[in-house]
Amino acid sequence: MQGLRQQIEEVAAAVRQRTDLAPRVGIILGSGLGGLADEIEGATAIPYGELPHLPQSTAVGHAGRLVLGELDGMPVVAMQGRFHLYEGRSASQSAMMVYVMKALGVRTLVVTNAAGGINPQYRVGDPMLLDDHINLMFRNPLVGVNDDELGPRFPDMSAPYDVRLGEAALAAARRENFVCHRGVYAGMLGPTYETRAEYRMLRRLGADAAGMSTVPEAIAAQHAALPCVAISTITNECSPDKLGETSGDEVVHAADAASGKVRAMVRAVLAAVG
Ligand SMILES: O=P(O)(O)O[C@H]1O[C@H](CO)[C@@H](O)[C@H]1O
Ligand SMILES: Nc1nc2[nH]cnc2c(=O)[nH]1
Repeated sequence: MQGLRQQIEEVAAAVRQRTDLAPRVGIILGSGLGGLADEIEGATAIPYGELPHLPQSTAVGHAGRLVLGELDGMPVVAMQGRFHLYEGRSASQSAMMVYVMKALGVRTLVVTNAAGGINPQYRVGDPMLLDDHINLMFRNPLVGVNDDELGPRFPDMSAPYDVRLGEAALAAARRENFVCHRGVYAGMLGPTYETRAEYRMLRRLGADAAGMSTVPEAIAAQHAALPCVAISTITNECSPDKLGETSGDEVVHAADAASGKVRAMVRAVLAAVG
């Protein structure tokens, strides 16, 4: 067995020692969105430090626990905190949990994040369903020897986000009467936010929002043939001509304040998974 697959199996085995639950949906909770895990019933929470091969989560607003239980009757596993490249993780490390979730039984992945709104129509607190992304991290979790058991050497990326499940998330926004955009996410290495010139460049490249996560996870999901839905919360407006200062605390606060909308969309995806 190759190194990565062995690590995946060892993490999954350690999780199975703590709970019998076989999750069907995996949820990655972004900055300020960890509260969704508190709604999981019959929860088993495992700090990442108690699992092999996992580093501590050091990012602001990321608790660093795996939470398994039921959400609206659906068995789920939620990552309350993720691993970002700017924390010093490799792209492969930042995506490994996607394969662990699949090994545990997950068949659908829901990814959430906090992002800066580059599209001038976007306002703080608006959710954005990812239609597509641009990988500007210049890192890819699949670099290295490919394990054909995990997925193909050259994964197709023509449609990384599941359209049917995305429609279900958008329908929740319509039902509950809040604005939800669909747009293109630019994945940046971070940890600096962008300069005015960089936000202007990103807009010209076709990005609607910018963040420092999600892309490695979505690539791994595509590699592993896991249907994936991703939802951003716009936490700061990035118009180059009237750019204000941004901080990590402000991002977490804005995502937390708007988290009810993302929770409604995630629940709609769970209902659509069936
Ligand atoms: O993408 P998530 O983890 O939600 O966090 C976003 O917020 C942090 C910056 O404030 C960065 O980590 C960025 O990626
Ligand atoms: N790169 C990036 N990440 C973010 N996360 C939250 N806001 C932002 C932003 O403006 N840029």
